[in-house]
Amino acid sequence: MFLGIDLGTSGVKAVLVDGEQRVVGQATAPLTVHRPHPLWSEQDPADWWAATNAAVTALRDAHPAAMAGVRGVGLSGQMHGATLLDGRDRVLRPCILWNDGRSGAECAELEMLAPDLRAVTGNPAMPGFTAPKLLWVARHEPEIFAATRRVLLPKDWLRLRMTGEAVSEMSDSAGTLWLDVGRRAWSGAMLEATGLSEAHMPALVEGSDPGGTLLPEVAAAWGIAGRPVVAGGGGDNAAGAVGAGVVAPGTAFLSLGTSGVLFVSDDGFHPNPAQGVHAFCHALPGRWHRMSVILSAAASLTFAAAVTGAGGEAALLEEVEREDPDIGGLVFLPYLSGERTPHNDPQAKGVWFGMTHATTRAALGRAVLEGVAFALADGKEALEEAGTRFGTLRVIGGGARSALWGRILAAALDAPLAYPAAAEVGPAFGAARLARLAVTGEEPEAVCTPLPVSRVIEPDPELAAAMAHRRRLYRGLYGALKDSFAMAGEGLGT
Ligand SMILES: Nc1ncnc2c1ncn2[C@@H]1O[C@H](COP(=O)(O)OP(=O)(O)O)[C@@H](O)[C@H]1O
Ligand SMILES: O=C(CO)[C@@H](O)[C@H](O)COP(=O)(O)O
Repeated sequence: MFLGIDLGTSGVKAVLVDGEQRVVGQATAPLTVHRPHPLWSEQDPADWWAATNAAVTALRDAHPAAMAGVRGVGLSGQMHGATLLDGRDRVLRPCILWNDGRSGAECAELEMLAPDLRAVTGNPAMPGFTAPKLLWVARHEPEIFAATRRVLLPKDWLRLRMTGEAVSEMSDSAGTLWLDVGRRAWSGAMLEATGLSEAHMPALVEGSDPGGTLLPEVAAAWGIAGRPVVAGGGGDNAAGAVGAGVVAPGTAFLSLGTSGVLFVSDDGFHPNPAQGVHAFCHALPGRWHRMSVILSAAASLTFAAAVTGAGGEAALLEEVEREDPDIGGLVFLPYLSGERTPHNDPQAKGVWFGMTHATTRAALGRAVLEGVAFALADGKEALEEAGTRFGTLRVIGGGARSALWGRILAAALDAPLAYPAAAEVGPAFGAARLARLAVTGEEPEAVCTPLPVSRVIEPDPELAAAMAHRRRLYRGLYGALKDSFAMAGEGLGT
């Protein structure tokens, strides 16, 4: 039996997987994001630990015998977050998350301080990544920077709580801008550019290697009989890929979580940082991947459901489907947390454009579904311009629950969407697979097979034609509003 834990942005998911790769049980516990200032996005690591315990003990209570037999634990998590610890491993400030946009100025500075940044890390400096956050802390909270002895990614902080070991793995570490991504080792030059050294970094393992052993008191609290191995695991996208069986070169998935990701596996390190395409290590040895990332995918749906008083995401989706509104020239820009691919602009803002007296809540909701699809289509173009090709996309994440959204996405992306049977447990399931590999030493290809597909949505050319006018409007709006976005930021003192 293997336990996978995914520290998502909206909640912690825990899943128990048996030796036949069947999901025996799953549980989730919610998390909230704190935004105390414009552009800021933070969570308290203590809340991660409470949510992890809530999800795992719920699984323990529902499946005590299976839990007792857990042989390996795998970790997956939201990427890029900066968790700062002092010399006694105490948390110094709330974690600065992947969708925090405060470090725009520090990104420009970092590109100057480290001219080889793009060649070494395979990526441009973006505010979501970890290194510019540390420069921001050095400039704005110097006493916290001076006290910092260790920097951990979110899931690696959970590992420290679970094993007492400071360990990370390649896929998540690739998103720090401190890793030499081609060599799969820390870059002394990149660390130095942010005033850090390798002493601040955890030890590195591959995602499918052992990365520690569960502490006896944690195993006891979780109802686990032995002391299972904790695998390296992966950033949530790489772990999601392992879960969905996206490991062979050219295979791809679409993740509809808080963020939205198009992820394509690669057998080599092929960086092309133009237009915000990310090139990172995969969670399996000797593999890499490219991805485009938008910062507010299902987060835009959550936002729209809340501000329109729809009564939740499912209720809004049902209303859009029932009313099937003709939305004319109504367009939504999903830049609620700024944007990465292709604009790399933390100052970009969310916009509903083209409202009239005829605009209804269902129309606003429909525009959100389309706007997120258009943003992902921009990401697909950026990937294609970087030379990345893919066919069918497997779909994972909370947004995979909506077939209506799937039809819109397939049309906008002009790609078939295949829904794995266990789409919603993607990264947690992948983490459980990595735990299995760490325990058994099996070949990754034997374990990381594609899950059975429950349905395929083909692109509908009529729907694409019906959206073509709004897609053109969408493409023009960012350029037209770019300067105004920056001015709006100045007005907010950011
Ligand atoms: N019925 C639904 N249909 C589509 N999306 C949904 C539905 N219910 C919730 N969601 C979306 O699922 C998202 C959470 O997905 P998840 O993959 O768990 O995200 P994360 O890993 O970022 O925590 C929420 O942002 C929410 O908008
Ligand atoms: O920043 C990225 C990838 O670069 C995000 O994909 C985060 O890893 C958060 O993922 P979700 O919570 O949306 O799954």
